[in-house]
Amino acid sequence: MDKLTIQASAPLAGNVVISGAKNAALPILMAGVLAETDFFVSNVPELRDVKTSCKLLQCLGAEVTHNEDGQVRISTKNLDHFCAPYELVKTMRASILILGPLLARYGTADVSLPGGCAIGARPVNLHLHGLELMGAKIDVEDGYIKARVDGRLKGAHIFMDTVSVGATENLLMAASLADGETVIENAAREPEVTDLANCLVTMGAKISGIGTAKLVIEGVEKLSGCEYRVMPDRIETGTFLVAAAITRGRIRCLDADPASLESVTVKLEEAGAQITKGKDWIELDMHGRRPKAVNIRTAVYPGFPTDMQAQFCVMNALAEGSSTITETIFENRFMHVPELIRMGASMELEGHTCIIHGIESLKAAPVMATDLRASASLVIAGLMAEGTTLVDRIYHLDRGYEHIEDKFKKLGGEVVRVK
Ligand SMILES: CC(=O)N[C@H]1[C@@H](OP(=O)(O)OP(=O)(O)OC[C@H]2O[C@@H](n3ccc(=O)[nH]c3=O)[C@H](O)[C@@H]2O)O[C@H](CO)[C@@H](O)[C@@H]1O
Ligand SMILES: C=C(OP(=O)(O)O)C(=O)O
Repeated sequence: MDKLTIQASAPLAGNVVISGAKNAALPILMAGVLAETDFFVSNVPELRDVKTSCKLLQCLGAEVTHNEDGQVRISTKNLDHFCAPYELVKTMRASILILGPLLARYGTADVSLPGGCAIGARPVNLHLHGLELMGAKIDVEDGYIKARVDGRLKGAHIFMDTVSVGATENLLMAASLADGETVIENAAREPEVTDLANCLVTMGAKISGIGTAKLVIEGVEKLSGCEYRVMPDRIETGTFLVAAAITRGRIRCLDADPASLESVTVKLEEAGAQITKGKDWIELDMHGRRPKAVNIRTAVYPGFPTDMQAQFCVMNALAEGSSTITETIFENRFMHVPELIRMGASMELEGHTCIIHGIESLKAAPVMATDLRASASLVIAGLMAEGTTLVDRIYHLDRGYEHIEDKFKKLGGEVVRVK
C-alpha cells in the first residue's frame, strides 16, 4: 500500500495549478444518467472517487470514457441496470447521488445504504424523505434502498430540516425531470451545488434561485447531454494556501475560484497572510512571518467549511497564540487530533471543540488518518516537523487530491510517494 514521506521543508514558493473540484465532479458525473444524448464533462480530476463514479456508471450499462486531459464522455444509450452495489458504495459515499437521477429517469433504483463513516453517522433520511414527497415508494431491505415510482416523480414543496449538500443535489437532479414544480427550501448553497445546478440548466433544466437557499425547479420531460466544465476545487486551493502559511512561504494558486473561498481567505488574513486575488488566481504571502492563531467555527456555506477544519488545526498548532476550533457539521471529525498530539502538538478536545496552544515546530512520527482531510492535514504538518513524517493509509488522500506529491514538489515541499 502506498505511503507518503514528508521532510521539514523550506517555505513553499511558486505556482500550483488547481484541479477540478471533486465535490462538484461527482454529482455532475451522476447527472450524466439524466442525459438522453452524449454528455461531455471537462476539468474532471484524476481521483479515486472519480474512477469509482465512472465504474458505477459503467456497471449500470452506461458507456464512459475518461481520458488523461480530464475529459469524460458519458452515453446512457445502453443503460439497463439500476443497482448501485455495496462493493462500490462502501468505497465512496457519494454513490448515493445516483439515486435521484436513476429514479427520475427510469422510475427504479436500488442503491446500497452508505452507512456511517469515520467522520460521523451521515444518515440519508433527507434524501429519502424528499423523494417520498415527490411520490417515490421507498423500502429499505437487505441493506439496500429500493426506490420505485409509477410514471414520473411529481413536483413537491420540500423543506429541508438540516442543510445538506448531498440531499439538495439528489433532489435537484430528481426534480429536474419531475412532473411540475418543486421547491427546495433551506437548500445547501455550497458552490458545488451551484455548479451542479448550472450544469443541469445547460442540459435543459429549468431552475431558479441558483445560489440561494430556495431552489425552484420546473420539471422538464427530457434533458440532453451538453459540454460542461467542472469548477476549481476550493478545498484543494485552501489546503495549499494553509500549507504555504504554515511554512511562512509565498504561493500562487492558478485556475482557482477566489469567490468560493472568502471565509477561508479572511481567516488566513487574520493569521497574518497577505492575500491577493485575481479573477482565477489567489496568492498568499506570509513575508516570512509565523501565522497567528485564529478561532474557527465550521458552518454551512458561506460559513467556514468543515472540509478545511483539519488543515486549520495544523496551522493553529504551529501558530503564535492559543485558539479554539469548533466543528458543528460532523460529530466525529477530529481524528487528526490524536495524531497531531503524537507529533508534539499541544491540543486537547472538549466535546466538539479543539483547544490549541501554538508551538514553533512539530516532531516527525509515523501517522495515519481515517479520512481525507485529516490525511491532508498530516501531510502539511510534516512540512514543519523535525525529521521524516510517514503518512500511512493514503488511499484516503487519493480519493480527493490529484497528484498531491507532484504539486508539493513543484512548490519545494519534500513530499515523496513510497510504493
Ligand atoms: C461528496 C461531497 O460533496 N461531500 C461533501 C458533502 O457531504 P454530504 O453531502 O454527505 O454532507 P451533508 O451536507 O449532507 O451533511 C451535513 C450534515 O447533515 C447531516 N445529514 C445529511 C443528510 C441527511 O439525509 N441527513 C442528515 O442528517 C449529516 O450527517 C451532516 O451532519 O458536504 C459536506 C458538508 O459540507 C462535506 O464535508 C463533504 O465533503
Ligand atoms: C468528506 C469529504 O468527502 P465525502 O463526502 O466524499 O466523504 C471531503 O471531501 O472532505
